Amino acid sequence: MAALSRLSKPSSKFFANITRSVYFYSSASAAPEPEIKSYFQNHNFARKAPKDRNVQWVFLGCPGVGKGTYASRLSKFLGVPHIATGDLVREELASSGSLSQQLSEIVNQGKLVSDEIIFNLLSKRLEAGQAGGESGFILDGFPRTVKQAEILEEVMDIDLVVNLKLCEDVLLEKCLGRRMCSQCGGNFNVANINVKGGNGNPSISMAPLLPPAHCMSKLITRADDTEEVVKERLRVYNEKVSLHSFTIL
Ligand SMILES: Nc1ncnc2c1ncn2[C@@H]1O[C@H](COP(=O)(O)OP(=O)(O)O)[C@@H](O)[C@H]1O
Repeated sequence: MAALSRLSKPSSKFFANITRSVYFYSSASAAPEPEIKSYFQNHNFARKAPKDRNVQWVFLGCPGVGKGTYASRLSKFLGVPHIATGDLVREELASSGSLSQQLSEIVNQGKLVSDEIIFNLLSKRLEAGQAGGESGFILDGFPRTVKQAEILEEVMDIDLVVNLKLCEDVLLEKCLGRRMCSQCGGNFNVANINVKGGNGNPSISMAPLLPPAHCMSKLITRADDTEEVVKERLRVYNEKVSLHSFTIL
């Protein structure tokens, strides 16, 4: 709980410039914190003044809310890498590495991967980016646990956190409508959302995000975007998120 109260202070570095509601929840990871922190020891860009680097933003939200879509568009606009921990997990899954089997069981059950594995994958990605001259980032889907938020706060300055929200039946429909081009990696959505408003809720209309003709025959669906697994991911998210919430500004 110490972590929760520290995170809620407006003076907290991590949340200094938050302009939307942010929710965090506790982690089930058993990894020792100093060991996890050591993954980031070599990142000297982490504490550069904002004028000497590009933006360092974080996008959060339930599965299917669109954080990947918005983060990817903004990252092109701002010239920063879009780093989604879900993509890092899927890259590892697709490899023949020793982690692959372990990850596939966790992800295909709709559970969260351990903090230790996530920090390991993320630090490798940041290191590679640093070596390639990257500056700044938009992190997507990270942090998702208090421990992840605490360590991120300690090692980096985050300029903005955006938490996107959408009602649950639309989230489910959007997850089930997600498609990816197996050749170019483009993300699309075939769901046509039209929810009537009422009882104080607004109407929601979202046109499908259709792929170009040359991608049509190469579309695939993520293995964890089945109705059963999406419902479990939403359940896990809601159960853990509800532990703590606050708004600054
Ligand atoms: N920060 C994280 N912490 C723990 N697990 C993660 C994290 N990011 C991604 N994952 C794992 O990767 C899966 C896919 O993540 P993601 O692509 O962000 O999907 P979504 O937001 O649609 O659930 C998650 O269900 C989870 O198992």
